[in-house]
Amino acid sequence: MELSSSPALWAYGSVWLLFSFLFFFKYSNSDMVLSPSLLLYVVLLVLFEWFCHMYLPVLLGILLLSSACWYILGIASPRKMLPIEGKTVFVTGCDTGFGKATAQTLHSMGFKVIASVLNLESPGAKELQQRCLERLTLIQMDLTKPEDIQKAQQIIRMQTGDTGLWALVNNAGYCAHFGDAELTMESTYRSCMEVNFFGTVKITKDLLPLIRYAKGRIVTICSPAGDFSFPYLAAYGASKAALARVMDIFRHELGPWGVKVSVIQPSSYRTGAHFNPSYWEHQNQQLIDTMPTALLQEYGEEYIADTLVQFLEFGKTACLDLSPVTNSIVDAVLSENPKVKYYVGKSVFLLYVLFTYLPESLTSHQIKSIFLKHRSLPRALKQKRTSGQD
Ligand SMILES: NC(=O)C1=CN([C@@H]2O[C@H](COP(=O)(O)OP(=O)(O)OC[C@H]3O[C@@H](n4cnc5c(N)ncnc54)[C@H](O)[C@@H]3O)[C@@H](O)[C@H]2O)C=CC1
Ligand SMILES: C[C@]12CC(=O)[C@H]3[C@@H](CCC4=CC(=O)CC[C@@]43C)[C@@H]1CC[C@@H]2C(=O)CO
Repeated sequence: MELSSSPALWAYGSVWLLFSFLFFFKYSNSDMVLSPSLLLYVVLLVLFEWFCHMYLPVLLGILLLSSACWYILGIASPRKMLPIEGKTVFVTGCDTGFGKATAQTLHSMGFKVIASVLNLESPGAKELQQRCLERLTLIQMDLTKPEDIQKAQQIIRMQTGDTGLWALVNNAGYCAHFGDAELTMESTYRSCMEVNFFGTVKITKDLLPLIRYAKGRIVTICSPAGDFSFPYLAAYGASKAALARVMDIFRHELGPWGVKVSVIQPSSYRTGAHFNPSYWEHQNQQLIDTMPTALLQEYGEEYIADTLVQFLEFGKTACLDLSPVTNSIVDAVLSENPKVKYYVGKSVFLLYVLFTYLPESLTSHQIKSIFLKHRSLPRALKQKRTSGQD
């Protein structure tokens, strides 16, 4: 059979060529372990290719074979992990959410874990203390207080003087307000930057000598709100954008020291922050009590209340299972070749593809509809509409 006389042969051959290249690229990058299960997958892939080639239309066969190749390379191939013993990890913000789950997971894997909490008496801190006895140290640290950061650095230095700090997981963070940028108080912009940006950069810089000594890891939880203009999250998104930028620069600059830097970009998860109606209602009331009267007149309390109601509705769709995020953090801490960016959660990678390649006119509508399906209007706009001025 002439090769040129069979497009199917060229098509299947191209898929095999690409698969082989990617397979050996991952293996040569120590991004894959040649396990018996992986070799079994490859044998099954050969049989599957034969079936597709013999019994399926070319396009369908190529699509199915490419999907099988993607599955083997992207999901089935185990990543090469480093040994755990002797490694210490410092995780910030472990009272609740990703931080608490990550501290528990790393402890159960055998790491020595130093976990910071805002409040040593919080239920999460007490639970961690009870469940992780032998290799966990809890410290109280508020990222807005330099004295707390200094105290944390001293404790960590005492505990890791001979080995250095293997990994810093910058998890602590918060969103002070959900609402229009114009209605967001200046103090909110500052508090978000203080915690999510300045505090996180400071703890990172202060621990870098220990991390460079260990040729270790920096893992920082940012947010897609820092990469895309999510409405109603201006202060939070700006702080995460700044943080992600500095982490990317750290990654370039710390490479020669052997330090690897990863950023985790999770979608929406049901954590302490996300689904806490009383917290958000208090934030909203504080906003209404302090905003200029003229502004409150133009937007109206009903508009502000409606924003929160719909946000809390959105929060009910957040993912309950935090393991995709904790698994990504563990991979960034322990994989021989950690990823630069981990996009974690349903459709978050699709979000990045869409917002990177689609025109702004399409994506701006899409991003608005993520949060609020039936957006009400500020009072002044409603009045204009009803009186026909708009
Ligand atoms: N839950 C979600 O949907 C997403 C969360 N993230 C990020 O994940 C990280 C963890 O947040 P979650 O677990 O979701 O929320 P969470 O509210 O459950 O946990 C945040 C942690 O940060 C701590 N924290 C807050 N202010 C602090 C301060 N001034 N100093 C020290 N610690 C402080 C809190 O005590 C808490 O332990 C945050 O950086 C957040 O921005 C990013 C994307 C999505
Ligand atoms: C702000 C916060 C964390 C986030 O980043 C998410 C946000 C809910 C909407 C989102 C959907 C996504 O797909 C990306 C993440 C995010 C912007 C969350 C509401 C509360 C969370 C918080 O306060 C974190 O401290």
